[in-house]
Amino acid sequence: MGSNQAFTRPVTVRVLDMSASEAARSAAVTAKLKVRCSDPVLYSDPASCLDDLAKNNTDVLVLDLETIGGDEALEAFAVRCPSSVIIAVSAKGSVSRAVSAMRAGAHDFLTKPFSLDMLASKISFQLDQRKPMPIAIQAAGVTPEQLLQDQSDTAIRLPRSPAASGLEKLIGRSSAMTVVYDQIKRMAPSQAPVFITGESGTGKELCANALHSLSERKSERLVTINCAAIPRDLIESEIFGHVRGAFTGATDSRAGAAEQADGGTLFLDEIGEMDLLLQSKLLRFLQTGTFQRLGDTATRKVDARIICATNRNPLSEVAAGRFREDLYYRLHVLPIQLPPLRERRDDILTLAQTFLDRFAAEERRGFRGFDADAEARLTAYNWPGNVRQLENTIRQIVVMNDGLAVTFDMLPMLIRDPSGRSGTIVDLSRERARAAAPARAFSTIEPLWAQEKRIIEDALDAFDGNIAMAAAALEISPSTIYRKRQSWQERSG
Ligand SMILES: Nc1ncnc2c1ncn2[C@@H]1O[C@H](COP(=O)(O)OP(=O)(O)OP(=O)(O)O)[C@@H](O)[C@H]1O
Repeated sequence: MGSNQAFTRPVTVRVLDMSASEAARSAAVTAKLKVRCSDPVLYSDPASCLDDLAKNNTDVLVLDLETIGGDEALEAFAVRCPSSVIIAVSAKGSVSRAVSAMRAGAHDFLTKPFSLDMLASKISFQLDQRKPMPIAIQAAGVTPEQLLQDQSDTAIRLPRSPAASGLEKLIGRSSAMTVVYDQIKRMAPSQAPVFITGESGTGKELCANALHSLSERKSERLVTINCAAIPRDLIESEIFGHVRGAFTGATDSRAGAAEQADGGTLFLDEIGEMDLLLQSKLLRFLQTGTFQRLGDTATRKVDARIICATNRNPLSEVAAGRFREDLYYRLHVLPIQLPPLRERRDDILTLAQTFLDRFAAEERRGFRGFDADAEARLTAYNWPGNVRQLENTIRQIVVMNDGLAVTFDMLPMLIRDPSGRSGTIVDLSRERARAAAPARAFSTIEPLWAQEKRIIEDALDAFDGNIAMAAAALEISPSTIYRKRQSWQERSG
């Protein structure tokens, strides 16, 4: 659905440029837009433009960076018209200029001289993104009428059939998540890398999906590589592909994720797990856009937008020498930090209700909601495994019980017991007894790795193989489990 159907009244375009002829030229873009526009408003001085932005409705703002004194000054304009499309233009274009303008609040950037068609296409793309709130938010109790009221100042109305915006899978209206939605919308159209950080289960993959779905690359592929889940010696071939005979078992040539993502997006999940040698190959790829398949001499070039994610603190990883500093700065251009669920408790019941509705329908149970005690406990619990843990908990409750309301007694012991450890996976008394045992023959002592393996496998059994839940209960990261598993395989193989 095009933007022409999304607006009920003429679109207001404002152009700020100290050169009157340049301003008039940019303003002529209104003739090229598919939406109905009122007469564009032109400014040559920042003060009068700022004044108007604060008092009047603005749908599109085209700003010349030299006129406002640089990209840092842009923020003052962006905060006055938070729901407008802002296109920054400048005679001094560079990638870093574009990135810093977008960080300061612009949605896109153009280097002068630009064609009116290009400006029109950027504005139209952004107007098309001005879609209503995610469906999930509607499910959380906001009526279409309220939405219409809330958005009346931007004259946006619900499209007749709400198109998937990529954000609809992200649930939660807390202020912390609203900031994230806004960042996603602003960053999606850019070509610069996005670096997502956040604890396990906070929705980093959903966020990457939303960035791709809202970008111009959405008709091409989003290819995901989980660097923690793939054995180290296979990651390079998974990312860059290989030719026949490159290693034992390489019976055919194969394109890697980078090639498959040509024209689209390459999502490198758990990038903190990538080893240093491969990091340097990735850096070369980012610098040149070129790479070689494993075992190949031919150089290939692709155009893939990079999104990466980690649940580690990337700067600590750099300080510890586990992550290349130059790669970090190359990737950490547009950062998104996903808040843990315990820091946005307002979202817990909305998420829980959504999962309850979904699983009750799937499992054919009659659940409609939660009683007050269950709600209080769900809200107070710390959710170390974040949204994934909440989702799995609700599924477990739905499968194991039936009724109209979820009661306190139906909550798993781990959630009901504030100490969080009773009846859990690791039998501490057994571990202590083992430690206190009298001296024994060397060969009777179970090696540490075997003890770890047993404890981790116990935890995985307790959560039906769910790595995130097991990791949360063991208070380690899921990637530690992946790594340990890999080292056990290496021992046995
Ligand atoms: N805001 C949210 N709304 C709805 N579902 C969510 C949200 N955040 C996460 N989830 C759900 O929680 C689960 C975990 O999400 P996701 O895989 O995106 O997290 P992650 O941060 O990438 O985790 P990890 O670091 O372990 O890979 C998924 O099933 C996802 O659908």
